[in-house]
Amino acid sequence: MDEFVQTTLAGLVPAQKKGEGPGFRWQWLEQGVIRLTPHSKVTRSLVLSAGIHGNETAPVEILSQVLDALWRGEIVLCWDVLVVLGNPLALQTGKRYQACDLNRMFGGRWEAFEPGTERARAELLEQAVGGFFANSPPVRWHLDMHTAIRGSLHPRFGVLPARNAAWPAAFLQWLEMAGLEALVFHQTPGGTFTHFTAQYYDALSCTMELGKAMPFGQNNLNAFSAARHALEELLGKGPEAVPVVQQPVARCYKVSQQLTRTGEAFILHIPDDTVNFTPFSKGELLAEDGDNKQVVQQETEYVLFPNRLVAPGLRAGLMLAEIPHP
Ligand SMILES: O=C(O)CCC(=O)N[C@@H](CCC(=O)O)C(=O)O
Ligand SMILES: [Zn+2]
Repeated sequence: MDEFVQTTLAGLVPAQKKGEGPGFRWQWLEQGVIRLTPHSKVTRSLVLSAGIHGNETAPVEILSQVLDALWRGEIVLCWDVLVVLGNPLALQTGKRYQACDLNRMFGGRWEAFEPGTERARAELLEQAVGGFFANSPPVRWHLDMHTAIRGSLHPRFGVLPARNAAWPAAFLQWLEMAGLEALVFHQTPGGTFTHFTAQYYDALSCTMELGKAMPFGQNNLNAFSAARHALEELLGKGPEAVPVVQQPVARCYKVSQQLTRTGEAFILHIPDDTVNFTPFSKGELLAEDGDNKQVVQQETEYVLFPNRLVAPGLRAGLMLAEIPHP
């Protein structure tokens, strides 16, 4: 495991806070935040994040492998990169979060939360990203790597924040090259890290769901090799490295409705063993809270991230409608 990830997981501050790698200089900015700037002039900035949820370990291991390859000089970096390990304390304890879900707090939503680990972290990460984008090249990408709690009919997929403009084909093609079999398009803003970078910095952002969440040491990293390979190609060659796909293959969905845990009386009628992208038919009861009932509205809707254990006011699942590839 590379030194930055190791130090972060151990909760240590490195003795050396800046230095030189092969073809780039690096600077440790905060616990879990490091910037890599190529010596040559570049036109692109990338926020590459993992570990926003502390139990999602495979993305941290992938990131570590990519950093190792950079430090060995196997990749000639062509992006200004901010590497972020989102929630170091939660990673140390192997929990999704310590007090509250960090990925619901961005865009200033942290202000409404009680002081605690994640509230402080959301504020710090917003500042770190703001500082980076204020002072880095104008083409902006953000790839935020996660793994899902449940199994999935599409094992690897991307979740893209709401965006007014069309998504550039090169971005979507890179996501497919990274092995994502489905792309889910949010329709309204939210408190995720990718929504934050998209909304405030016009970044091309994606939450990449790369498999099922497992503890450190139990990930079959072969299953993640497409994502790692695509990242290494991207960092060394840029989006131009993506082979042009004549016929995109990813299935595409938009969020049709959100299931929100309204209060203590909220009941989610989706069994705990339901996998992501399971279809439901028009009229089926999904959730209820007293007189307020939520049913499937379209002929078929597909469930994503059902979770009855979220805090009141937060999303307990998304329902999706399939759409043509943009
Ligand atoms: O499997 C689950 O229920 C959650 C996996 C996860 O952490 N997903 C992200 C998606 C963020 C987005 O909507 O872009 C999350 O829930 O924060
Ligand atoms: Zn996650």
